[in-house]
Amino acid sequence: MEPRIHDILPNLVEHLLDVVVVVNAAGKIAYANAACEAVFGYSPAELVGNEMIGHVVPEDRPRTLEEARRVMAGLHCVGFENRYIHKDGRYVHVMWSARWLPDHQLRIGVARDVTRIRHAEQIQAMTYAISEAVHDAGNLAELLQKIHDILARLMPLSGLAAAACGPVGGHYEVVYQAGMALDPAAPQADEHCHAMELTTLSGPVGLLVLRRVPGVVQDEKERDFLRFMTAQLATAMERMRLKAQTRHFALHDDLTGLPNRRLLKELLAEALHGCRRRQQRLALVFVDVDGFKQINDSLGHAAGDCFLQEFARRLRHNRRQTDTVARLGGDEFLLLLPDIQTAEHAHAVVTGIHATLAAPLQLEGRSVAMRASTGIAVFPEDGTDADVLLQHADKAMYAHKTARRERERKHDEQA
Ligand SMILES: Nc1nc2c(ncn2[C@@H]2O[C@H](COP(=O)(O)OP(=O)(O)OP(=O)(O)O)[C@@H](O)[C@H]2O)c(=O)[nH]1
Repeated sequence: MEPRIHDILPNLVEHLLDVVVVVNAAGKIAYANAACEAVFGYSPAELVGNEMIGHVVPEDRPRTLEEARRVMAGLHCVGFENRYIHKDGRYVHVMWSARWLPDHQLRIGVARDVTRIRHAEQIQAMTYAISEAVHDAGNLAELLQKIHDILARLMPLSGLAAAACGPVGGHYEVVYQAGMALDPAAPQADEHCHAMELTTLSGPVGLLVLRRVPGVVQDEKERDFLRFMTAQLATAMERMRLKAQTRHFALHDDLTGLPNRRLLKELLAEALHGCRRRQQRLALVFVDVDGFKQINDSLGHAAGDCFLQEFARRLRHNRRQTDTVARLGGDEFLLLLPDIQTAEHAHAVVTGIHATLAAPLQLEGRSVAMRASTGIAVFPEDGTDADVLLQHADKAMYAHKTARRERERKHDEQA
């Protein structure tokens, strides 16, 4: 006798690859087919009696409850997607077809595991997002912040930290940390921390450590994605480092390491802008070495270089963090003193400079005096734009130098 189709239906349900669950009006699982174990990791016996919502990823719960209400109101749900926490901790994406059976007061749902598809789509989207972030980011901290946001969308993260190789190889400087502290010298002891070395063809450029929410495991696709992401990040870091290095060389003086004329002009323009807005004063002090040519001529160019380096060091001595000491070229230097209260303050700084220079320098076995002529310009009294202020300070310095020469000439005549 031919079996009646109704008799074999239970067998059919148990052989489906798709999940079939029946949930009662209170939201408790009344029935689960065998496929549940393959998809969620829990056997039907483990599921029956549980609240269905308890297995849903917490962020997806509100909209899942909303959808359940709609189904119970009589709407046939097709294509609703949400995520469940698998018994092994990973997230499972499923797509539902669900219906309310009013006569039985039961909700019947059939779900398909779409994790692989969604994961592949997500990873592809993340890959594009990473490439874009690497292309657009202005600086390393900004790039790492973007990477953090992108990664957090892919995997539950509880922290991310990154370090870059310092300018002198061998040590790391922490550039970014959120949710976790990073000690690049110590191995990451925490089992949930995943430390990845960032390397380019020229060697290691940094270290990235991410901390996952405990219990969530990683699959091969994610590992591939992380490998791609770290390679991109390493290249971006190397590119940013080279760019910063090039900018540094272009804006600093080789001999003394001080900002050069170009950087000074940038900083002065910025400082003037701030002073105008806040109605504050600012001073420029032009400093020119006295008799430097004589030092060069008598002791040689190399000794002259040493003199300039020591001169620069003394100018920097005791300066505030906000002050700038720049070398304009040759034996000419300039101090930018933002936020001075009065012109007298600038005069006090100049007195301090002369005192710092007073001690002679031992050079090539000789005691060499360090002397300089100085000229001050104060914003806004002596000028309101950069060029006028620079000219004013230069002229004041020249007047100082001429007066000194005149005094020395008179002194020589009297002797
Ligand atoms: N060693 C060395 N000398 C330099 C450097 N740049 C410029 N000079 C020399 O610095 C000297 C500056 O000459 P002057 O401007 O006449 O300086 P000075 O002898 O101090 O003259 P006054 O300012 O009138 O006292 C020149 O001999 C330049 O060749 C440098 O980087 N290293």
